[in-house]
Amino acid sequence: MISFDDAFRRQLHELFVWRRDVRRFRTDPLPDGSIERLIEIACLSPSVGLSQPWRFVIVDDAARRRAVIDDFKTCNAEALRSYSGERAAKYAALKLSGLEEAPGHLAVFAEKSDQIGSGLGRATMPETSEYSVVAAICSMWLAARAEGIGLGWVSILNPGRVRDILEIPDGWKFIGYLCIGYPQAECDRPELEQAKWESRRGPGEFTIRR
Ligand SMILES: Cc1cc2c(cc1C)N(C[C@H](O)[C@H](O)[C@H](O)COP(=O)(O)O)c1[nH]c(=O)[nH]c(=O)c1N2
Repeated sequence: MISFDDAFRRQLHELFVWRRDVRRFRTDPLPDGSIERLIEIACLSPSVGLSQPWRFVIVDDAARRRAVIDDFKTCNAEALRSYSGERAAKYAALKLSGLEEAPGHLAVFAEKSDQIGSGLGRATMPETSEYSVVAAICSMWLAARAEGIGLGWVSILNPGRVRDILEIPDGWKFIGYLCIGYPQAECDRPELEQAKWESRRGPGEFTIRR
């Protein structure tokens, strides 16, 4: 039986504290097989009915990467137009993706038509497929940080456009686009908090008892 000691638990807590959404990457490449190893860990995640609905697309092709970057720029400009005044100025100053610099691009999808798991747990909540994929991304996020690798989640994208760019099969729903690489800096506070966009709140604010 495997067990974990206090030193491990302390380190694990530090991992949670120091995991960051990274948008500022160094441009040096990751060692061969890094992304594949993160995918291997993601595949250990829980999934509804053991359906393993995660689907990963490693995006190496320069033209496809450029097209994703262009889509981000379009969507981000549109998002900026939804703010005004001081908020708009603040939004414009945020860096909301590391797509240009990150050596690794990984698109993640949920297979919605999968027969694996025979529908267990999904009858009343079909969205649990997507939840399973998000759980896998979170595992990957932490595992990457444990290796000193940064991961940044980009959702300021048009899902249909991403599917077209990557020629994605029918039935795969776009979940997120991940930038992967070595971070320029480490921090124990979210970048959006540092930028005074939003502040982190304590667990008491999210919890009620019945
Ligand atoms: C589903 C989803 C989607 C996005 C994000 C996260 C998640 C969970 N985040 C990252 C988000 O801003 C970040 O997690 C919070 O600000 C908290 O910071 P840390 O992750 O703790 O560093 C994110 N960040 C960003 O710069 N551009 C983006 O498009 C997105 N999209």
